[in-house]
Amino acid sequence: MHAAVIVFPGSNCDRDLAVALERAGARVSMVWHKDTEMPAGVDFIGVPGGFSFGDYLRCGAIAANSPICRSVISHANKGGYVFGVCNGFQILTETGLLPGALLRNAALKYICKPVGLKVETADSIYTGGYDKGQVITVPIAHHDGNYNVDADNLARLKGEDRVAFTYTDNPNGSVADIAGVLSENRRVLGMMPHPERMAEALHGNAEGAALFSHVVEQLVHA
Ligand SMILES: NC(=O)CC[C@H](N)C(=O)O
Repeated sequence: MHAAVIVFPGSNCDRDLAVALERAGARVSMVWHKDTEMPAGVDFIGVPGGFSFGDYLRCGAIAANSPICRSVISHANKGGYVFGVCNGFQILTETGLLPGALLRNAALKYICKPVGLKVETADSIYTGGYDKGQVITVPIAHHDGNYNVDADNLARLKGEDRVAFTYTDNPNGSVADIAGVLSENRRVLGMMPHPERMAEALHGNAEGAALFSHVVEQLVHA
């Protein structure tokens, strides 16, 4: 399984995401945002966390217009897998690949701490390594993690079982406690918490690792 991890100026979780994927068994290519094409044979794209372009304009808005994002969008539109973490989630909403927007945290402060995450669906390559209803602990680190979506899209997300994770104790004001959502075809996931930062014993727990190992397992056998 060959994964690409996109690097923007200001990305700071690109190496963490690459290491988590590699430890799960993926081959990883780092791809600079000014590139226009994915390396040949990429079956999975990771859009990492960080502060792309200094979070100017809106978090993710400038990155979403980087040359590489045309290729990310066409990969997704062809049915490819795309995974955005934190700033990556913000970028994916800015590209329109995922509905909604990430607003300033309700308390207007940057929050960096481990949070409880409930797995709302096990029906995706990302969440299939967990049980529906399972609670895992994964850190957040953001100032714009307050997920917002209009009532119609919220009803669709819920009706189509596309809420991947919710917070057990909502830290940022997100509507319906939402921490991560899936695209209509369930192949694009965006989530604010960082599973790549809870993926081995040295991190404190390894509860994020099952996400990466399930992705790799599923794509190797696809
Ligand atoms: N860790 C991150 O990716 C942070 C995302 C973004 N810079 C924010 O603070 O909201």
